[in-house]
Amino acid sequence: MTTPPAEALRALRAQTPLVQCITNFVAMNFSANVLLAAGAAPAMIHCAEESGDFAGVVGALSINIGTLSPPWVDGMRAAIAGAQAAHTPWVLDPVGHFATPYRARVAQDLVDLRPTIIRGNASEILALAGEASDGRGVDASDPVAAAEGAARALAARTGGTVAITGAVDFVTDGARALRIHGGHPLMPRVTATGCALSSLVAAFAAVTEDPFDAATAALTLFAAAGQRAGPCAAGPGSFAPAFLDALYLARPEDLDWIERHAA
Ligand SMILES: Nc1ncnc2c1ncn2[C@@H]1O[C@H](COP(=O)(O)OP(=O)(O)O)[C@@H](O)[C@H]1O
Ligand SMILES: Cc1ncsc1CCOP(=O)(O)O
Ligand SMILES: [Mg+2]
Repeated sequence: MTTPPAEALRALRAQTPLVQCITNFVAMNFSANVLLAAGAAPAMIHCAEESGDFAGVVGALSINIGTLSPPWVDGMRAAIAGAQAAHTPWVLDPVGHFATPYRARVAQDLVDLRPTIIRGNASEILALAGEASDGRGVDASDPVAAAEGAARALAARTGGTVAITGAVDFVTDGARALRIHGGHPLMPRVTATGCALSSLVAAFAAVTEDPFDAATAALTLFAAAGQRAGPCAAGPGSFAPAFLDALYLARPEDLDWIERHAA
C-alpha cells in the first residue's frame, strides 16, 4: 500500500476534492452530506448537456444507477467520456442491477467502459460477474465471502479495483486483496449508506494515486465512523446524524485502529 488510510484522510481534508455525483433520487442528499462531513465537496450535476463538461474539471466522478432512466444514462455516458478524456477517476455503484433486464444491460455497458473502481454489495458484485446471487432489490442477500471470487474476476475484466461491502468488507485490484472489519449493523438499516460510500470512494480517488488505496481509505473511514456512531444511536433514525458527526470528527489516526487483513 502506497497511501495508508490515515494519510489519505489528511490529503482529503487538505485538498477538499470536488466530486461530481450522478446518483439516485434516494441518495442525493445523504451522499452530499457524507462528502461534506468527511471533508470533500459534492456537486450533483447529471444532465447530458453539462455533465461531460463538468467531469472535465472535477477531481473524481461517481456514477450510481439506483433510479435509472434513459436521459440519466445519457448524462452518465457524457460524464464518463468527459472524465476519461481528462484522465479523471470514476466509480460505478451498480445498485440492484439484477432487478430488471434494462438495469442489467445498462450496468454491463458501464462495466465495459472500465470504471476505475466498482463498489457494491455482495449480491450486486456476484451478479455483475455473471454468477448466481440471491439478490432481489437494492439490499444484499448474499455474504461478502461468497462474492470474493466474483470481485477478483471483475477486477481482471476491467483492470480496475472492486470493493464489496457488508459486515466485513473486501477490496481487490486483482493483484492485492484486503478484508476490512468494523462498521455497525445499523449501517444497512439507513438507506443510501452504500451509495454515499461509493461517492466517498470517488472523493478518495481524487486525492490518492492508487485506486486500491482510495477504496481502502473510504471503506476504512466508514468502518471507523460506523463503529463510533453505533453505540450513540437508539435505532436507524438517530444513527444517521450520529454517523455524519462521526465522519466529521474522525481523526486520521483513528483509521490506524481499524482491523485490515490481507486476503
Ligand atoms: N452487518 C454490518 N456490520 C457492519 N457494517 C456493515 C454491515 N452491513 C453493511 N455494513 C457497512 O455499511 C456500508 C454500506 O454497505 P452495504 O450495506 O453493503 O451497501 P449497500 O447499501 O450498497 O447495500 C459499508 O461501509 C459496510 O461496511
Ligand atoms: C431504496 C433505493 N431504491 C432505489 S436506489 C435506492 C437507494 C439504495 O441505497 P443503498 O444501495 O446505499 O442501500
Ligand atoms: Mg447499494
